[in-house]
Amino acid sequence: MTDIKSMTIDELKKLMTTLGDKPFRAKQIYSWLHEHLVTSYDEMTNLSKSLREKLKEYPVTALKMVKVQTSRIDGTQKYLFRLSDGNVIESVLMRYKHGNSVCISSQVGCRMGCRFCASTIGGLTRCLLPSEMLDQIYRIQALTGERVSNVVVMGTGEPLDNYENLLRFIHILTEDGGLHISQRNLTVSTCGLVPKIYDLAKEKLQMTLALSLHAPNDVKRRELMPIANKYSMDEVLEACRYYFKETGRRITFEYSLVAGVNDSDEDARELSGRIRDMNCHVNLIPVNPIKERSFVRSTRQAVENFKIKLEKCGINVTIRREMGSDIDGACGQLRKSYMEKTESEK
Ligand SMILES: C[S@@+](CC[C@H](N)C(=O)[O-])C[C@H]1O[C@@H](n2cnc3c(N)ncnc32)[C@H](O)[C@@H]1O
Ligand code: SF4
Repeated sequence: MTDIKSMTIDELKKLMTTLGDKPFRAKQIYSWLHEHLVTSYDEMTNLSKSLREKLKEYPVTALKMVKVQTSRIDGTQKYLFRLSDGNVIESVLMRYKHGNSVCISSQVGCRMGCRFCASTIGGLTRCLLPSEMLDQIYRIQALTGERVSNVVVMGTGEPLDNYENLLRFIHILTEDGGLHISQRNLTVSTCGLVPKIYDLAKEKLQMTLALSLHAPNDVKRRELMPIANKYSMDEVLEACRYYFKETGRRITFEYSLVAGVNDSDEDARELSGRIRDMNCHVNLIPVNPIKERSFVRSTRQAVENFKIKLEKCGINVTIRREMGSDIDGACGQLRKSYMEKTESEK
């Protein structure tokens, strides 16, 4: 690992030894990068000039902001950032009464192919480094001057398809010496890569796992999410039960409602039957239509009905409050519309 912002303190200590400097410098560098959020060695004023010179061989990841859109309705901000290789990614800042929440991307694109998702239309370009995940939060905090207290890994990409980098990201984000965000204030959303859910459970982290379910049975799930051809719903739900057993953390099920596809009374009844024994919470999200697909969002009435049906079976349900509905709606759309525009200008 030569990416300095992705290094743990222990790795930085080893690097100091390699560079012929004192291991205690590691803590200073770590604090500059992850607490003070500086983007260059010149700002690390308590390091000697010669050490700063040596360190310049290890470039500091610093995303460049390309564009920001601000919602006039609720102050939500969508950021477009450029990575050092020219790729662009999207992150969102949501301002709630209880604090600021940032939704980050974990990959450039996604290879999972969910039918309603704008993030997957161009396929997967590459995984993000831990530093590139962290820097989305760091730059937003630095640009706004406002503290970020919650992080959700729900932007472009499948985080469990970038598993090692995700774990490193979580450790640096939540450990002492950096932003030190509580694991309880972190949510990671997955389309359901079963073996990785078992691996994650064994880490016994205190974060929330959100599972994108979106259907009450395998037939309907396969229509929406190709990953359902690989893992059955029974397998996914069993992995979620295991996650709860190992961590004590209640699972959140994400359920995007598509009119006439997965929003009927029968769908609600079938879903209830499968998850009523679980310690879980269901988040209902009316699907955000994207122009490449013909999916239509469920009516407000259908969403309410679905909620009531689940509640009657004793299931905890919320309807996700829509944030920033006046700015490029669905996840991945800002990035896509930006890329289409730059392509057409070439
Ligand atoms: C973009 S994904 C990223 C995290 C992970 N790959 C996953 O699928 O859970 C985050 C959530 O957004 C949902 N989503 C994607 N496109 C959507 C759309 N057009 N409308 C509503 N929800 C959508 C996904 O199903 C998932 O629950
Ligand atoms: S919903 Fe998640 S897993 Fe599915 S294509 Fe979009 S980003 Fe990938």
